[in-house]
Amino acid sequence: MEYKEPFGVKLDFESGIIENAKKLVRKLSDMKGYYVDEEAYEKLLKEDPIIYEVYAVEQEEKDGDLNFATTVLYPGKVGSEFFMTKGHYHSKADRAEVYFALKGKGGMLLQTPEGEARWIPMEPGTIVYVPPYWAHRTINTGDEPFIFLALYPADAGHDYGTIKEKGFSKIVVEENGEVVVKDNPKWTE
Ligand SMILES: O=P(O)(O)OC[C@H]1O[C@](O)(CO)[C@@H](O)[C@@H]1O
Ligand SMILES: [Fe+2]
Repeated sequence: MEYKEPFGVKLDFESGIIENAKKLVRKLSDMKGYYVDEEAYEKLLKEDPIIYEVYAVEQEEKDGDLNFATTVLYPGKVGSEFFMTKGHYHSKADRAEVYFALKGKGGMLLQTPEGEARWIPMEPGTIVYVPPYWAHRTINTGDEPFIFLALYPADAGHDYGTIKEKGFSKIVVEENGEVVVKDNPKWTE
């Protein structure tokens, strides 16, 4: 039997950076069609801000192994809609995931394939269990970077297609200084 080598890596709680991790950057231009207010999207595209960065430590896509990644999700809004991750189902849809909030303020929007949605607020110390089959997207509702760690099966994979096409049934916006979760006007079953 060939055993993999165990290892420890350092996560910097301030920056969210995991040493030697693979870095992925998502800018606004990578998220066309994701935000409801297209006019606000086009306007902000001139600056093309970084929406989030991911620091991932991933293994081969094998049953039984685990990946982990931090995400640094920046504060901001497109129109009234808070900056968010793309969101995805898992390619192997029955794979679960755990998120652990480290810094800042935000939450997770989850959704079943039938469009049943849940909003779970997150602050440092919040652990979120993402059950099998639920799509998940994180959202920064604060004014500093929202940083969290995710742990997920190495063979889970990312299915971005469905969310890219249809979005979530709910959106998270600021209304009169309040965080409001409301129906997505563009949602169709
Ligand atoms: O993959 P998305 O939807 O862009 O969101 C980024 C975060 O989600 C993960 O894909 C895990 O679910 C991580 O790689 C990262 O923490
Ligand atoms: Fe995931």
